[in-house]
Amino acid sequence: MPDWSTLIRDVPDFPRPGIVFKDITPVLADADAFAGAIADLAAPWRASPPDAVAGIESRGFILGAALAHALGCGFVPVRKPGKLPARTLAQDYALEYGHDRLEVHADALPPGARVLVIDDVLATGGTLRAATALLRRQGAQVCGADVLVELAALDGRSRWDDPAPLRAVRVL
Ligand SMILES: O=P(O)(O)OC[C@H]1O[C@H](OP(=O)(O)OP(=O)(O)O)[C@H](O)[C@@H]1O
Ligand SMILES: Nc1ncnc2[nH]cnc12
Repeated sequence: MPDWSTLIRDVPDFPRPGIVFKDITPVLADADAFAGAIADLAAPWRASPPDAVAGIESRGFILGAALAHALGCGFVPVRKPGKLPARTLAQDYALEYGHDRLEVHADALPPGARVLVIDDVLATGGTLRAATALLRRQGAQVCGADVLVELAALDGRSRWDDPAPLRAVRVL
């Protein structure tokens, strides 16, 4: 099977002029590529799976839910504002093209639960750092922060000051 990451495509000027957007939808649309990407995300966690995978809206939902299923653990959605129905905790953050806020249910996980945070892309790192901080405030123990793709040019790794280990399956 060809490397799934060759299917990631560049979309210039999205969502703003000057941004080259890394689009993973062709990976998701190809059964073998999608399975390969999930297998690569799952491999280091098979021996000692987390209690839950937390996926960041929106592409982190797709990868995170598939990963949770592969690892036999639960899934927790980390959502954009105003989407979760019960009581939430919130964390503001900056990203490559603006500002946003993430929310999680206050009772999403029991205290000390081991949670693995998942997203598709690490760019500046603001989104992933906000998610790990939020889950820690919620009471979980963040055992890792994994992404499918790290955009080296945006240098999110050099700003990674979170105690959780950061892992990227591919660096582009
Ligand atoms: O490392 P950062 O600079 O924080 O950027 C990475 C984030 O940006 C993208 O999401 P986006 O905010 O575009 O939201 P979406 O998934 O809802 O489209 C991507 O899916 C990551 O979540
Ligand atoms: N260039 C990019 N491509 C995909 N997702 C992103 N999130 C932030 N910057 C991004």
